[in-house]
Amino acid sequence: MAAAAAGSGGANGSAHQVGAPTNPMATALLTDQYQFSMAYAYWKAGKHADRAVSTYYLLEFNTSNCRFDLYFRKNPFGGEFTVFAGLEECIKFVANFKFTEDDISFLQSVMPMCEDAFFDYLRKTDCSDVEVYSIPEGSVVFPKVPLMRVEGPVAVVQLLETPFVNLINYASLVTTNAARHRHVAGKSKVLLEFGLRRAQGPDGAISASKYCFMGGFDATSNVLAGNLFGIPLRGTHSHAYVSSYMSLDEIPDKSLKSKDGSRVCKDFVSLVTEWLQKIQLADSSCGVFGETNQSELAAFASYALAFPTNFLALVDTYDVMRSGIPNFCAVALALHDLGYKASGIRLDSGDLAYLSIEARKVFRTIEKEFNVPAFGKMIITASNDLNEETIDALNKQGHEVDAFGIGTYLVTCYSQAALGCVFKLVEINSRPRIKLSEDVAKCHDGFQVSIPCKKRCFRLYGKEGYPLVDIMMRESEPSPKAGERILCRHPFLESKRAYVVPQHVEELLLCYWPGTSNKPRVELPSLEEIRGRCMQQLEKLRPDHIRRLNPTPYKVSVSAKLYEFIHSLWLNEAPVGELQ
Ligand SMILES: Nc1ncnc2c1ncn2[C@@H]1O[C@H](COP(=O)(O)OP(=O)(O)OP(=O)(O)O)[C@@H](O)[C@H]1O
Ligand SMILES: O=P(O)(O)OC[C@H]1O[C@H](OP(=O)(O)OP(=O)(O)O)[C@H](O)[C@@H]1O
Ligand SMILES: O=C(O)c1cccnc1
Ligand SMILES: [Mg+2]
Repeated sequence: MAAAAAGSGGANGSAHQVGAPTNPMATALLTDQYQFSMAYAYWKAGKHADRAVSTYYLLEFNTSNCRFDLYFRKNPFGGEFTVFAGLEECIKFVANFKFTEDDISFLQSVMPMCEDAFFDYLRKTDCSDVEVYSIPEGSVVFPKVPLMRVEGPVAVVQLLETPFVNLINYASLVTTNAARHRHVAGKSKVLLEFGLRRAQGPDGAISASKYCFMGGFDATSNVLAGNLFGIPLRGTHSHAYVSSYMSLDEIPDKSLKSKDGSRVCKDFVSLVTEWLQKIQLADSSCGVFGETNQSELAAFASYALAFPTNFLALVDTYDVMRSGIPNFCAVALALHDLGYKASGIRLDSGDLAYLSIEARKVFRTIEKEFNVPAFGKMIITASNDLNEETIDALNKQGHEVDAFGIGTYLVTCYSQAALGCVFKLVEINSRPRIKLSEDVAKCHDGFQVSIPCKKRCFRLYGKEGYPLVDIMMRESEPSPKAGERILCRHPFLESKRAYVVPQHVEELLLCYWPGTSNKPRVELPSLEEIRGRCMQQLEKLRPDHIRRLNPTPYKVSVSAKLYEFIHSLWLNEAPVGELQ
């Protein structure tokens, strides 16, 4: 498989080996058929970029060198920010882009009308003369600003459209979803991604685990993701485990060594039942705790024997307050007698605000009543169809949850199915290209219009350290400078413009794959570093851009020169209507 071989990036890239894409299905055939149709048509017309032939072709090569921008038009989830993700996988894809003989045979079978020489051309094709410029992965990004610019022979870059958009779309969508969950949960809460069983297939699940970590989750339950990316693994147990027990007699070995190893408790189960009685008779319980479910108690005691240093119990299988909580406390107190400290509970149904508050009250009461330091700080994990809205509702009601385990809504991006990234030709043979909508009248706010030509993009920061505006400029223009006033114009609405004196200027598009150019290449950072960037960028963003209700749109602008240029090209390309 092509993905198995580490690739190199032409002259400058060869010094830097890049590994294979995470998913071995990310190969040169993972594209839409029309990309091959276009590649053939370019090739037939001599526009495909074969450098090694006659002067005619060299001349033609210039005409076939193109630039595409990858961008999106609207922030997802009704928000005003997006987190960019998927770059590393794109670079790995480019590094390993090559057709195998099997690929060629298949293409020949489905494109029998194509000349053999085209397939010889494909055999020699790789991405060594492609250049990829990108915003760093984990950056906060906004509509219309290119996330990536891909340059190179038009036939090859065209083949990259579908896989690039595929690798960026879901990655950015789910990273943004994770970042939104982090924002609503707050910094102090632990966020666990539990989505593997509900995700769209293995790739959806692995991608979700990787990108939710990037977007601010602390850990995943997905073991393969832990192995592939080094993401911390966390987990509890299920209702099946609890209901698999029927009585305390089922525990064969009841002995447990104390934490310091100095003594052995021969019958841990009896110690647990003694504690349960003490809890039931305690003054503070006022007779609240009656009979608990003994099979649940057996499951908890057995789990504690297996994990005495890390005891955690799912307490909602039978009845949280009447059974799960007293049973958990009895096991936790027995462990405490032996020098261990229980971890906490998981709630997976019912009113999570109410139950977490009630559970916390019991833990605090036990701390006082039995003089067990920190028992009140037991970790309460909540799960069950959680999403941004439910976490927000819990916050408003008040709750005592320390950790949220989130699956379905997070990984399926339930409230928005796709980000809608696009890959548009902005220049060919140094000639800028623009794409208008079918109905040009609908273009008034520029929603459907692509911003033509090779651009440089900058983020301008204000006095308070917040980013104020992103600006796109023509390549020939001087870069904006800190302390120098610059006019920022809305790309399409004439009246919207502002002068900005930036305190700091950040160039957005950096070279990640230099092709045959001599440009220095930015190394791919680690997942931890990307996660750190994402957290830091979100912290730097003005809070009103991130808030859930009616967030303020971030300004995306163009220079005065680019504004004039877009509009002259627009007038050039848009047909003049005729009134009859
Ligand atoms: N205090 C709360 N405020 C708002 N939403 C809550 C609160 N507590 C729980 N929820 C949410 O309400 C929903 C409860 O759903 P539902 O009633 O179907 O579940 P359940 O009966 O408690 O559990 P099960 O999954 O076993 O059916 C879940 O989406 C949960 O996240
Ligand atoms: O609710 P999610 O956000 O998708 O989080 C993952 C869910 O998966 C598990 O149980 P599962 O739903 O498989 O079964 P259960 O709810 O019936 O226990 C877990 O108990 C959570 O409820
Ligand atoms: O470890 C857990 O508690 C877990 C893992 C996956 C799904 N639901 C829960
Ligand atoms: Mg469930």
